Amino acid sequence: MAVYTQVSAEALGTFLARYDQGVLVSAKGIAEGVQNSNYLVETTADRFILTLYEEWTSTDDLPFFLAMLDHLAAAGNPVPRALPDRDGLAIQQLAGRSACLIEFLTGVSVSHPTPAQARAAGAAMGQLHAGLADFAPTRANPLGADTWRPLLERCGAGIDTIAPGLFARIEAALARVLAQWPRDLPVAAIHTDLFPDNVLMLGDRVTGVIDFYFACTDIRAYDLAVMHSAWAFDATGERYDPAIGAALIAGYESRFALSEAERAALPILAQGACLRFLLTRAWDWVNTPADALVTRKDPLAYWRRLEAYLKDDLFA
Ligand SMILES: Nc1ncnc2c1ncn2[C@@H]1O[C@H](COP(=O)(O)OP(=O)(O)O)[C@@H](O)[C@H]1O
Ligand SMILES: N[C@@H](CCOP(=O)(O)O)C(=O)O
Repeated sequence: MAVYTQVSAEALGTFLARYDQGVLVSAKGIAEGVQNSNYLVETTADRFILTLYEEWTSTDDLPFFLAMLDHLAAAGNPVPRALPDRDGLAIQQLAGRSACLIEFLTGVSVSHPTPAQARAAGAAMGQLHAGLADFAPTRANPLGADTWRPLLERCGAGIDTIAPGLFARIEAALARVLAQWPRDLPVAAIHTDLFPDNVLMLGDRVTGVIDFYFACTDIRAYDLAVMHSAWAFDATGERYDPAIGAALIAGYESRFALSEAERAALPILAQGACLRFLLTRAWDWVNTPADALVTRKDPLAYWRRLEAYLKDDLFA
């Protein structure tokens, strides 16, 4: 579920009156997502997404995210812009939260991508990176490589309730990955969470790239490594599909070239990506009651991916 904040019809009607976007017809909470509250809003003019930003998304970061979306949309990428009201304001206050009225994009996210869909999604990321080459604003990655060890320590021994000995295993993997972490690859504004649920598709065509709320400035090729780890395995992390992995990289390179150094770094970047998602999922696991409304994501699905990347070069 992802409706943490309830909005009354009256408050929503008053909110919409600030825009030239018609009059409220219906509003339904959207179950998908974990971070923010999202509603599908229909007016007499169109369909929109209403997002209310919860505690995980800092209001101070919204100008960065919205500028990135405007920049990408202007470069022809299928990303949703936050709409300005009659006074030109895109960031509003609603039901005690910062809120935006956002363009609705058609399409559905695929659970089991085909190679053709993976190729299109890889190309969509390549196009994002091309579009962001001249994007100047920056935002430090709050979940970058330097934060993983402190996050492991904050999780503490509780992590062993997920699997016996997991803390020590992660600690050893972390030491290996951080010792080899590349420090001289190109950095840029990147998405950092381009999982299948954040790509909308119609058939083999990408119609939307959404959920930029982890976007930040970090190693550009790390974004592709995150995507590879999310797309090329089944949900349990047990089975790697080489056809999907190859299609993602080929699609990406059809729009944006990887340097030799970036290509060579993909295995270690993918191991880092596994640690990042393993650690945030482990944190959520040990800090979210089992009966909470939010579904906890399985941390071990990322431990298994990490083992696969350690065992073989999946980018060869
Ligand atoms: N611009 C959009 N157009 C169409 N659907 C959207 C849009 N933004 C979000 N959604 C829908 O809302 C769901 C949750 O959005 P998301 O941004 O992933 O939430 P969260 O930030 O909470 O993870 C998505 O899975 C998608 O179904
Ligand atoms: N993709 C992350 C969690 C973030 O979820 P999202 O719905 O905001 O993409 C994970 O799978 O751990």
